[in-house]
Amino acid sequence: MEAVKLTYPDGERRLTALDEVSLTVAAGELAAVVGPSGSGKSTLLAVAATLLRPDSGRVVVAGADTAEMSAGERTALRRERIGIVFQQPNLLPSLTAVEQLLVVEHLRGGNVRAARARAAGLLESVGLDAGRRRRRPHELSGGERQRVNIARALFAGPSVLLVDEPTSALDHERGARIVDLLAEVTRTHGTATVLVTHDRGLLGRADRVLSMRDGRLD
Ligand SMILES: Nc1ncnc2c1ncn2[C@@H]1O[C@H](COP(=O)(O)OP(=O)(O)OP(=O)(O)O)[C@@H](O)[C@H]1O
Repeated sequence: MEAVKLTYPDGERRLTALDEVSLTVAAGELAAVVGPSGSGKSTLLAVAATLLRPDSGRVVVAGADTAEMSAGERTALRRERIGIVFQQPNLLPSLTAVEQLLVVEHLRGGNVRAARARAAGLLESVGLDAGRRRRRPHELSGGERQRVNIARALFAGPSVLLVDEPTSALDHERGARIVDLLAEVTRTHGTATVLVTHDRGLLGRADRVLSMRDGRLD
């Protein structure tokens, strides 16, 4: 993104959440963004995910300028090219780990039966063996749920992976392993990954660390 400005209504005035923010992340690069609460990190991810439109500036995803797209084109872009991992996994309670991924295929109008082996392989690669893949979310640990969440975000083969505080529900050791996994999938899947985190102890795994303060990034 380039010179992105985003404001929210704030009484009579407007609050500047992103102030001329520019950020380019290469394929296969893990960029971490740190900053205090309210500095604009979640807003940055929402703009990158095309969920919020900036007041000014450009957001380019996989070479395409999102400003010129219709709402339908942006939805398709999100489904095909952008993987999003939120803080809470938001898994569907009644579905097994494999089925969480197959829902993505169903929503894309793909062949769910043919996708089953790929879903299993992806879950294996993030550390869930055959037994764990048949479990429902409440039968999995917090770390395993976050692994399923990451596999689901990768399932459509996105160019961009956006990750918001993935370790906040985990202890330090499990959190560190999740960040290791994010670094690994960034390499193997070649995603341009942006990781927002409060935990400075995890930043050693990032290729680049950026600080956000009062809507500014440096
Ligand atoms: N929907 C909204 N309407 C109005 N103001 C908002 C809205 N969302 C966020 N803000 C404000 O924009 C600023 C940036 O918020 P943002 O949530 O992006 O920060 P953050 O760094 O992600 O914080 P946290 O770490 O607490 O999630 C804050 O001042 C916040 O109060």
